[in-house]
Amino acid sequence: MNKQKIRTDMIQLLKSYPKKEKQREEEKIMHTLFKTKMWKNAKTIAVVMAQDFEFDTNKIIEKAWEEGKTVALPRAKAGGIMDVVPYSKDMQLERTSFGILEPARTLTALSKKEIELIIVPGLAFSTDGFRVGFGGGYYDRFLKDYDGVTVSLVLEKQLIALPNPEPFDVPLDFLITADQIFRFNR
Ligand SMILES: Nc1nc2c(c(=O)[nH]1)N(C=O)[C@@H](CNc1ccc(C(=O)N[C@@H](CCC(=O)O)C(=O)O)cc1)CN2
Ligand SMILES: Nc1ncnc2c1ncn2[C@@H]1O[C@H](COP(=O)(O)OP(=O)(O)OP(=O)(O)O)[C@@H](O)[C@H]1O
Repeated sequence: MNKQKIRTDMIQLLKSYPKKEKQREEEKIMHTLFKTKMWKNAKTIAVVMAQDFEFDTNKIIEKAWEEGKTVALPRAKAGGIMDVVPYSKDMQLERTSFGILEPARTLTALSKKEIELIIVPGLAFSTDGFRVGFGGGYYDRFLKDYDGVTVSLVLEKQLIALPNPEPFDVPLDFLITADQIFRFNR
């Protein structure tokens, strides 16, 4: 299956995922995440504000704040480039034309070096740590020279066989599903 077909099929599938089942898996995955060293050690984490059908990150953000971590959200820019901006409780986010909530353009971004853990979004994932996202190439570009840890939170149905990775695809360090953690040693 080509990537475009994977994207449209997976968006469909996620939109029809039973809410209860999605929440049940998300709870288990978050429970696992919060027990990991990567989570405990990270003082600054990057995560997205999810669209309805994506992994609901609200509890992750709340938990990070509770634990005194800095939460950073991506801001997509022209040319498939993004940066990440610290996000605090009282901050007003802006909805992009793509429908995602992002920090305002006027705010100052963090340096990549300051982010210790990135929770990487995606539509489909493979058991060797590759992913397919919305096709903007934002994360591939961002992760190319990123030295911290990356993890994706994956619902059972999102774990599928993917076409061979392309040269620009950056694999993840970890995947967490409702019943296991995949660690990729590279
Ligand atoms: N919640 C969430 N936020 C996220 C991401 C994500 O996957 N989920 N991203 C993950 O990367 C970045 C934004 N990704 C985007 C990907 C595509 C387009 C976009 O405009 N797509 C066009 C078609 C582009 C094309 O065909 O090349 C469109 O659909 O209209 C926008 C943002 C950062 N924020
Ligand atoms: N490091 C890079 N340098 C230049 N172009 C890149 C790079 N990484 C990705 N691209 C371009 O971005 C496009 C989208 O990449 P890809 O299909 O892997 O996106 P994706 O991982 O699904 O999306 P996202 O990262 O936004 O979730 C590709 O056509 C590719 O040419």
